[in-house]
Amino acid sequence: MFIENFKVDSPNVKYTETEIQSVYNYETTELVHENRNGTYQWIVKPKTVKYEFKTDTHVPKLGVMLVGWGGNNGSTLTGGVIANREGISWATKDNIQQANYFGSLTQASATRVGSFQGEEIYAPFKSLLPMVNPDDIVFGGWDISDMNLADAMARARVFDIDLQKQLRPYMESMVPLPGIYDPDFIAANQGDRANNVIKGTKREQINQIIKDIKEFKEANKVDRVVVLWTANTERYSNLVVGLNDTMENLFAAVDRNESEISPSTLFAIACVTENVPFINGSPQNTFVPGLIDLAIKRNTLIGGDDFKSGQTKMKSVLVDFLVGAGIKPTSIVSYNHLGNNDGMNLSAPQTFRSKEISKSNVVDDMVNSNGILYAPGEHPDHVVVIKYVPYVGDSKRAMDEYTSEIFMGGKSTIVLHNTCEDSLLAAPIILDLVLLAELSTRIQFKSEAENKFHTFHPVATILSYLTKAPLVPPGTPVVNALSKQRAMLENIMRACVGLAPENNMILEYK
Ligand SMILES: NC(=O)c1ccc[n+]([C@@H]2O[C@H](COP(=O)([O-])OP(=O)(O)OC[C@H]3O[C@@H](n4cnc5c(N)ncnc54)[C@H](O)[C@@H]3O)[C@@H](O)[C@H]2O)c1
Ligand SMILES: O=P([O-])([O-])O[C@@H]1[C@@H](O)[C@H](O)[C@@H](O)[C@H](O)[C@@H]1O
Repeated sequence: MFIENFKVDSPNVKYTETEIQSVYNYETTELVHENRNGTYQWIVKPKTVKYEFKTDTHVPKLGVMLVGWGGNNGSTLTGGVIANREGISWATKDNIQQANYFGSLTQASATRVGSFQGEEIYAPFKSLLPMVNPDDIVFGGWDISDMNLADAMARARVFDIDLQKQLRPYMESMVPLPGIYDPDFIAANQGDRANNVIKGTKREQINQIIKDIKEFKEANKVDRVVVLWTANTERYSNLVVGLNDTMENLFAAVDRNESEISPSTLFAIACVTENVPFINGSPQNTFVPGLIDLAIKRNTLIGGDDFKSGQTKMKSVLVDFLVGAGIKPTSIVSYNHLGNNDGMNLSAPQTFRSKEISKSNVVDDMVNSNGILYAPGEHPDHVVVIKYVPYVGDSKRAMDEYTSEIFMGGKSTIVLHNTCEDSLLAAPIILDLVLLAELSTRIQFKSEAENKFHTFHPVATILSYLTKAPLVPPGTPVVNALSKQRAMLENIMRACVGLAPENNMILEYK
């Protein structure tokens, strides 16, 4: 059964006018490697740590500023939210289609809240904690192309024509602010669209972005702004001691107008300086060590990298299933072709390399989790291929082949074919990223060993379900298995309302 909402009745949860306060007993383990009776043993010690959470229940009016607003993803998300907000329906060759938020974890997925008279009871994921209603978001942003959002939507060729016609009046007045264009960081084939750029030194460009954010916030009377990069994939920045290894060195490099500072890092500096959350939806290493240093010192949320939307999302499920079942993937080949501007930008070796890295590292945690299947350092063969085929546009064609070793020397080969508009997969992911980033800034917590409440670490691991290459605080584990990432997010939100983690035991019926 599905219910629309619920309230928790527990001595561990208190609903005030402004907060939800919860006390949560975190059940975990502590491992020690001890010499017992002359031999070393791993000893696992269960332990309980008491945490307190408090969530500010005042949902702000949210402004979302997209870098790359006029791109396929930016125009598709903007149009999709307008269509939902206005209740737009449109004729397709098959039916009259209603707007929806399918593909969004926060808007279209559910959470189990228990069972009632032998029936499992579920509620909307978004009912766990107060979140911004996406229909209320004010969109803005930047693009190196000055095309208005209605024409950008047409250029993207993602939405049905009847939908585009209905959206045009809402979007034609939306014009991106000039972006920061540096041809050294993206494919040369992007030069033709770069007619809307901020001139000046890198410091002047940062100052302009800060000014843009302030003016957007004032003009739209929004309480909070979240900035998200959905612009082109850049090449990796070289990590250089003395240039981008610390906050101080990064600032000094900006003032020297150093060429090795990418546009995405400049946007991130501007946002973190202004205490505005910044999320990187592309695979490049925007978050150089100096930027992470800045975000920690400013206690400003940063998250990324690279939306996990399709082929890689499937990979983080399939490999998790195989390895979890004791089956040994030995060869993974991921090929896809697409014909959108992202595909054209990725046709350059240096930008493709950024994507190849983020699409390849996604199995590391699962492989490293099973020492029965894999010897130390052993990995499956793993190849990523992306080709640009203009004719197919945004309709990405992904073909995967997974070969695994099974019982008694057997081989199993799984082949997948997946066709979809890439932007229809990514747009809901972008929505979830900005909504969850905003929500997480309203949560404070402390353990029994701490004296005062604090926010999550500025490097927002909580967003990892939505990214191919989760950015994590230095020295902490990277988890890519999709089920673990979703469970982590859901269980943290459950803890904020005093609910135990969903353990799927259903002992009541055993
Ligand atoms: N399924 C997906 O679509 C998906 C999944 C994961 C990651 N991504 C990443 O999302 C990003 C956007 O994808 P897309 O399909 O919308 O691409 P797109 O090329 O259609 O859009 C990118 C936009 O960014 C603009 N731009 C480029 N550099 C800029 C800059 N420095 N400042 C401001 N604007 C700039 C371009 O003019 C373009 O309009 C890409 O990096 C892509 O790799 C997409
Ligand atoms: O999310 P996913 O399907 O694994 O990966 C996608 C790639 O297959 C595609 O070629 C690229 O253009 C998109 O930006 C996205 O990164």
